[in-house]
Amino acid sequence: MIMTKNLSQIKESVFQANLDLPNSGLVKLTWGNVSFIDREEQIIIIKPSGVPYQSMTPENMVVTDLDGNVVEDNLKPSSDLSTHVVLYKNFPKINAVVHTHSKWAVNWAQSGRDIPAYGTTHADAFYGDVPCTRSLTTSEINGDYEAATGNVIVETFSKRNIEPLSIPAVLVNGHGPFTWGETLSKAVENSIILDEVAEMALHTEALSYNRRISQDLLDKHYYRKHGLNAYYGQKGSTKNFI
Ligand SMILES: O=C(CO)[C@@H](O)[C@@H](O)COP(=O)(O)O
Repeated sequence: MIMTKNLSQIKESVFQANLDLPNSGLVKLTWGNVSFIDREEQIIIIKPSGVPYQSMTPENMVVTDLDGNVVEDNLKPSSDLSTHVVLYKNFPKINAVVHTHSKWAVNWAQSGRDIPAYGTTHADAFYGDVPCTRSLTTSEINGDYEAATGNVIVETFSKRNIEPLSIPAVLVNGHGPFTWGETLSKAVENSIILDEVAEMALHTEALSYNRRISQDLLDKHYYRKHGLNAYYGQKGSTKNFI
């Protein structure tokens, strides 16, 4: 039995965060999932696989250990669980992960391109271009595919020396976006912003070339929102992260 006192509260929050995806227009059908990690209690709570948002309940949220083993007799966890697990293991400051197939971000992922930082809307949330990973190899696709998806994200951030909270979003080549955050609401918000800036960037390129924001303007806008005085969640205990 799981000991955490506020498990039902966490399940409710994960449920609500999942509902935010179709309600924000980011997810059609069942094309997405949100998870949360309770690092104190060493559990992950994630949307069940294939369950329609309309009929889903808070009790349906699936609880696993930190390796993704289901610890409550429940529905099957999201098929993307192993990707979430890899991200939690390698990005220790994040507490929530979101995956969608939101249309504008997928346009870039399918093109295999980073989303360039073209303006201050982008810079308010992402300190630089949103990276697109390399394609997975045949053996990665035919092996532990979901873990390989997580690994290629980690590889991308490591090779490019990106701190995961400075650009809390990625495009998986040929697939779609993942975002994350210190809190559930931040992770969902980052998915909403990502799709908006993906659409803006596409239209920017249709109108003109080479419009990347200056380093000065990137710094100004990013640090206005993420500097010492910016509110970025209260740290200390799990309840502050949900
Ligand atoms: O990536 C995909 C499909 O390409 C999945 O995220 C999507 O089908 C949702 O799967 P789950 O219902 O969470 O197992």
